[in-house]
Amino acid sequence: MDPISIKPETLMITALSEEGEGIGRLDGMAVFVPGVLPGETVECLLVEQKKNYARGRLTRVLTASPSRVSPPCPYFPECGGCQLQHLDYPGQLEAKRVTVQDALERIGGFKGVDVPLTLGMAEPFRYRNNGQYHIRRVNGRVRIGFFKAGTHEVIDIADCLIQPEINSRVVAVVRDWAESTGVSTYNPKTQEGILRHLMIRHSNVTGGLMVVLVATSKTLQGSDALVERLRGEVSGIESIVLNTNTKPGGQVLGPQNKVLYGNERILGELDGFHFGISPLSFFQVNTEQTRVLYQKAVEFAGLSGGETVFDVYSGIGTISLSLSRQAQKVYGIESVRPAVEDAVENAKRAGLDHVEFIAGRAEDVMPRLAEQGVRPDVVVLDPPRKGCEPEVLRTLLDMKPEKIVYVSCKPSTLARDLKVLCGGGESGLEAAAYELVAVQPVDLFGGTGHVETCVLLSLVVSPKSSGSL
Ligand SMILES: C[S@@+](CC[C@H](N)C(=O)[O-])C[C@H]1O[C@@H](n2cnc3c(N)ncnc32)[C@H](O)[C@@H]1O
Repeated sequence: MDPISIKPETLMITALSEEGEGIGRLDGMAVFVPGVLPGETVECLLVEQKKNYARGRLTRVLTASPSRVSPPCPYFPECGGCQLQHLDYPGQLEAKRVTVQDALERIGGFKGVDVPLTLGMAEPFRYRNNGQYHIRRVNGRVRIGFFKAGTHEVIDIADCLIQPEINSRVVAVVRDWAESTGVSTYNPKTQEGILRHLMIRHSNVTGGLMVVLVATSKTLQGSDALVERLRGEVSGIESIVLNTNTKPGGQVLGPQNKVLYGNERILGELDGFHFGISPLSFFQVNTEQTRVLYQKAVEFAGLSGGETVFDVYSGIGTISLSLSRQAQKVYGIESVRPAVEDAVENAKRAGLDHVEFIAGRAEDVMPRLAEQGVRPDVVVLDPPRKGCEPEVLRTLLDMKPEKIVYVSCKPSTLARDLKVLCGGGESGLEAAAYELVAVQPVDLFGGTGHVETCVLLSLVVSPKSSGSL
């Protein structure tokens, strides 16, 4: 973006946004600046001015944070994948803690909430079990990589430090094959071209790889040769799939898979359970830290064996199965039908018959269950970034489970939803039903601004004293 100011502005950076940008203030107005850190004084040029906020581009760091480091990744900050490679790891964990605390205080109205330090990983590199790369031909050369920050321009990436090293081998083979065959690559503007994305997933059970080529076509000319090359040049390939995505827009995967080699699924393990992972399955990208996150969720749920539990937004049933060890009955609720089919299969593989999965949108399924008189003792929520639909929160306030465990990947929507559940605002819903008991941020995305948070809410209005029951 071109600057809209000529004179650099001096800013004191006081916080990080949940997208990992620094926040400073200019005459009271928030200015978001990438590549800067809390505690720093910087100079920046304004590049965008809105009614309530502005964006700046760093021109000079005047006073550097003691936590600033030389970024280990050569693509930083050009690549938009990571936002915090210039911050040491203890600094990242503290910054994420502050982001959660700030959202809970500012948006949720939880003044003075005690948020402990983010639980971090032993080594914040090479942790991803799922890499999704964009493919574009630019000036005749094929680029496979990630978007340049703030754009849809693809940067060719030889090796990404948060992906397993072997991914670079797969990327090199696919790039070389695409160059030599001359296969066209997808142009989002004209919606023409064939090859769109490359996805690489890893099994933590076998150590094997699934390679998914995403194209606009149902067949890929020359794919036999690519399969042969991948199998010959990369060790551990268990599955190669062609996924067809004809829809315009940013969604990586389409609905249709064609297996080119091996199985359509690889195996993942969490908490002693095995999960079949297909190209379309949601599976947290950082397996080791997912263990930490789910352990926290199970600990917060505090089950004793006799409870009915809802796992809302259940994906392929990962949290449901962990909860099932200490519950009488678990209902998983998930809108993506293939994920539900996988979840059913996963429960069957584990020999569990007290776990039931229901396909449908939580905002439709939960009121239906309430009407049928099903009342959970504990509800675990793990929604996508946009948080819960109001109907889900309304139904929870009606059902009044003793505990709600909220697992969130976006602090601002978490804080918004907790405010409704704890009755702190103008929601128009029932007054204070829940209180915030515990919060724990967990880092699943080192080097980036993202953070997961696990929260425990406890019912303060007893179900018997409520007029609605
Ligand atoms: C953050 S993922 C969590 C998945 C699972 N709990 C896990 O940890 O693997 C959110 C899940 O919510 C599902 N989802 C999105 N909108 C939904 C809705 N309205 N009702 C039910 N599920 C939904 C997505 O398909 C996705 O599987």
